[in-house]
Amino acid sequence: MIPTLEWTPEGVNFLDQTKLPLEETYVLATDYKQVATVIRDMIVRGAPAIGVSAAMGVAIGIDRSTATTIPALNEEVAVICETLAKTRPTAVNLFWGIAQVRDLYNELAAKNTPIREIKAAVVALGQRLYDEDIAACKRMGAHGASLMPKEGTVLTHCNAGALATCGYGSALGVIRGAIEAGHKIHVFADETRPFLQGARLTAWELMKDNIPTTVLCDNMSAHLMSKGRIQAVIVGADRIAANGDTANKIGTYGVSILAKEHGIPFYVAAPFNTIDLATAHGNDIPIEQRDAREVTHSNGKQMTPDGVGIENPAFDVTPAKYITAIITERGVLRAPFDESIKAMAQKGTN
Ligand SMILES: CSC[C@H]1O[C@H](OP(=O)(O)O)[C@H](O)[C@@H]1O
Repeated sequence: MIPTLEWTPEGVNFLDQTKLPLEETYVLATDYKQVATVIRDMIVRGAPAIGVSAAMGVAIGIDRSTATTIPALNEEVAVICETLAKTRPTAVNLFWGIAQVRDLYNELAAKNTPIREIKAAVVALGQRLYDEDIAACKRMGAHGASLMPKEGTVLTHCNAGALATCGYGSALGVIRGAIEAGHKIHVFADETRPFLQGARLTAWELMKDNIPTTVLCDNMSAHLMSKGRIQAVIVGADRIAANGDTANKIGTYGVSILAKEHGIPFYVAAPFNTIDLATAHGNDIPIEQRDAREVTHSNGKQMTPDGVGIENPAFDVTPAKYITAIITERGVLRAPFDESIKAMAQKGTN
């Protein structure tokens, strides 16, 4: 399995996704500040992966603390959580991951649990969340497989694969699940400028799995849809509002409109913790604005004139009306999404 990230006694080891596909190198984060830097710099990226990374960041911060009293540790935990929460604003999974560990810490600290026991418990939780993410992706794959064409081409945008999760993938997990169920699928991977998650990451991980893959420039899918070359679209998500509006990598919204126009099903695959019931509508989702240099430069080479204006929103929001279904580890959600999401939330995990 692709080692997106791994908890080790020395620290959290990350596959450096900024170096792929040409170099497979790793970054070992030995404290919470280094975990925050790894997330901010997109050495690790992808909503579920940064959720578990942030959880491990809180865990390593507590585990490495030299505080000898709960009040002192309380103060440190507040700083740790604040530091990690400032890294990236859109993926709700990041805040979910931080809260999972923070809430366990607060529960144990309130009972004056010995600090060494607290440390062991939060480290164990970080590792459990890692395992649960992989299991969730495999369940998503099982739930979504039948929605994929028996034989055909599926377009994806950005990378919602093993590299965006702790392994197996969300959107690519559904593609893997379909192939394991006997479907014959060819993947069209949008390059996904400016960070090129599709060209660099999706292509790399699918080729490692011998899944037939073709990289497209971001301006090609309309033409290919019009020629009947695409039978389905599947993408990941960074935050799904309570009404089903979905924030995902910039460009996803446009692809959803093209799919609607051509009568092609458009699926979102995401673990249920990507659904943010506290965010009512897509307009309320914060959109990360990233450094202009991601647009002006490629491989360190400037491509635009000095001083030209640059926009670099990292995400956009696909209105629920353009989404055919949302595939989660708990099952498949369909419109009306506000009702189906509420029902799935009330049903819980059993
Ligand atoms: C499995 S969802 C991954 C999701 O996150 C990506 O964003 P980024 O690469 O900036 O972290 C993209 O939106 C993917 O769909």
